[in-house]
Amino acid sequence: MQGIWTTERIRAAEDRLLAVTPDGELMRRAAFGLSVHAAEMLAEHTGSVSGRRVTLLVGSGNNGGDALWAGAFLRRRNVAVSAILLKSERAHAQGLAALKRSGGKVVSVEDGPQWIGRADLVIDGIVGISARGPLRADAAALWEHVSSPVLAVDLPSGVDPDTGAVDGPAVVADRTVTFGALKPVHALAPASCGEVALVDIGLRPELGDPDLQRLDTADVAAAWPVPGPGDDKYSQGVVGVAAGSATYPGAAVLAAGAAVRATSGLVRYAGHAADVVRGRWPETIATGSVTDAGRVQAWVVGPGIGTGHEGRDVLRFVLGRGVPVCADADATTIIAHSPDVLDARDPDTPLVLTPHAGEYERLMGSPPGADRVAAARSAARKYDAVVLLKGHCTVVAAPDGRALVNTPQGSWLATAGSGDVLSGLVGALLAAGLDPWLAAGAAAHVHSLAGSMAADGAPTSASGILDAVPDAIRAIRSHPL
Ligand SMILES: NC(=O)C1=CN([C@@H]2O[C@H](COP(=O)(O)OP(=O)(O)OC[C@H]3O[C@@H](n4cnc5c(N)ncnc54)[C@H](O)[C@@H]3O)[C@@H](O)[C@H]2O)[C@H](O)CC1
Ligand SMILES: [K+]
Repeated sequence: MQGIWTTERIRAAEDRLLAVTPDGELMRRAAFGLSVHAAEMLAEHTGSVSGRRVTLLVGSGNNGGDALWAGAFLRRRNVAVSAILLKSERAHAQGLAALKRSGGKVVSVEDGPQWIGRADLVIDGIVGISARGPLRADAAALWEHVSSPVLAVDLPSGVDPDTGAVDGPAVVADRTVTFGALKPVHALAPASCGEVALVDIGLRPELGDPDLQRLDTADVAAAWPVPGPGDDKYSQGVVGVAAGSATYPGAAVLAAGAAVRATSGLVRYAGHAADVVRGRWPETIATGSVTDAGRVQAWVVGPGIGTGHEGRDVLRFVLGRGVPVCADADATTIIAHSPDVLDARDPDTPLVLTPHAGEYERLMGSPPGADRVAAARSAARKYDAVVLLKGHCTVVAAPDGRALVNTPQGSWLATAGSGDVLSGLVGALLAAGLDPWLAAGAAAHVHSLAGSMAADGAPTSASGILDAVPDAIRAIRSHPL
């Protein structure tokens, strides 16, 4: 797993490291790594490095210092470097001196637009982990002239470093080079960061346990259940799917299908769409009601069951079975409106809730807000459940405080029925015995990869995502560990 630390933790660790490192050494390490990426981008986008033009947008703190020192290093490769100082009187003195010594130019903010216009690469050294809010007016005015590739120093300026929220003018980078450790913005704002590269400046020993995690492919590959010689259809875990209705069988077909495709375990379907599900997935054991569905190791409940009495009875029954439950869609709404259904749940049995923002608001009485990690953690505590908060980036929080972020590949999942597929994947992994927090994270990871594979650059559908699940699992399992 990739550790992610908040800016407060990063700053504390940097202070500890600065205390035992020669003055300026950390910054030069960061800046040298930054200059290597800048040269790589110049070569990538223009075919050469020497003679190319780089413009630095320089803020008043150490983020600007990184950019100035990187400019000095680029000068050694005969790159023409010009620096626009947003607050010339507060620019990082040593960095500015280093740039001038190397032959770099300092240009006025007024002349900035023309130096930006002719740049082969713009380096965003406006603000880093001290950022508060969107770009200020002077920086925003310059940003409007940028049309070249952009390299962000530490993080794209104007994006909240700890939540990834963008609520005003902000840099959109092709690549972000960060130092020491990932910050939440790098997982929560992929569209703003572009490709994220991490430069080691020796910070890791000072950091301690991360505040957040991001599953990497190796984690998902290791977690995903695969049958062994001693397995049979039961040993992989039997998952029950209580979804859909005679009027709306689609959710049942999608959720049951996802469970069928996720693992080799047996899938039992229970509900009024039994004939349709059986017809589409003959390998399932489909019955008309949860009460005669037989034994399972986990339940998926909610998609298309309706929020009336019958839906409530189905949910109450499932919650009372003493096995992990993934409650999605209508089940989330029922829990929000009739929390007494949770009385049926044995407190020790894991519950996974998978709300989108609207369902979250029903559960919690207010929308998730800018800090979606804090929001997911708050719901996890309130319901003593793993909460998978859907969004462009999915956040999964556990009642014990663990939280992970799944950085999606595109926005292809925003299509009807996509959530039904996700809930089937979660249920299958719960039935296989995975830790519920890991099961939700791994399911979100595969769901997101299946979405981008199914889309392959064009809009897709829940059925397309479902069909791509096996290829997504193959891709993850074939990834070099
Ligand atoms: N500590 C080190 O030696 C290392 C630091 N690194 C780099 O340092 C920055 C953090 O630098 P800091 O001096 O704390 O502040 P910033 O440069 O992030 O901010 C400067 C300044 O910007 C103003 N500001 C705040 N919000 C905005 C905004 N939205 N728009 C414009 N300007 C804004 C405010 O006045 C701030 O004080 C860190 O990110 C690294 O790049 C290296 O990591 C290596 C070692
Ligand atoms: K920046």
